[in-house]
Amino acid sequence: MGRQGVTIGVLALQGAFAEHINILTRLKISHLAITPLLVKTPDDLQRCDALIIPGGESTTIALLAKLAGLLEPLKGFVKEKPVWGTCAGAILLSEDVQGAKKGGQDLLGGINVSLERNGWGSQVESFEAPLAVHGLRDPDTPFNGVFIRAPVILELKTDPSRPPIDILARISPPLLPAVGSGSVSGSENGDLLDDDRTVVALRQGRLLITTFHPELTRDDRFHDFFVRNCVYGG
Ligand SMILES: NC(=O)CC[C@H](N)C(=O)O
Repeated sequence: MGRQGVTIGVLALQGAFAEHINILTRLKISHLAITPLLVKTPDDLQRCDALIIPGGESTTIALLAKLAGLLEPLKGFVKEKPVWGTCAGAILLSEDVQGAKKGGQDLLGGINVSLERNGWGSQVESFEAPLAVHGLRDPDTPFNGVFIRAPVILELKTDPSRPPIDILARISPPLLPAVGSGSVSGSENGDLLDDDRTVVALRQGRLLITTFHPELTRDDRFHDFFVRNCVYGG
């Protein structure tokens, strides 16, 4: 990575990788040349300064990564370089997943959260919500969050050996689903402003997760945020 140029890979095994490439291709950050790269092999990954893991199906992405010999290189990459996971990508970057399929699922880890897959419900319960996002360009304009079988962040965990977690966006409490059995239902959510389950975007050092899909909008502000803050450190 030079001061003038950066190669940003998009893991291209399954899911919405083309949409991320499209936004990266038209992203303009003054004096910075951004080279987007589709990542399908360990050699591709080696050429990257940073990586985006798209939405899709986390179990399928992990399985294909294993078959491509990418699982271990990806785990190493996450420990050293900037990585952003959207939706399924966020699941892969988390340390713990509830509702994983029997026998568990392979994760890359890196972000100290526990989350629940499909915590907002099924495909037909997909929704969009305007989000106030801390740190984006043009902060008074809400970001349209597109949630498709999205995970719910259940708990942020503190780990003194890791960078602190910076919460970038929360969803309005009335939208919170009832997560798991016996948990709080939508109508009781009025007091949950500080509930970890309202968090839908966060940064931990060089790592970023969004439980929704910025790549499915025409808004490039999250890609801009990732490059400026996680890749170039602010
Ligand atoms: N839109 C998405 O990326 C959905 C994620 C999917 N529910 C998973 O578990 O991987």
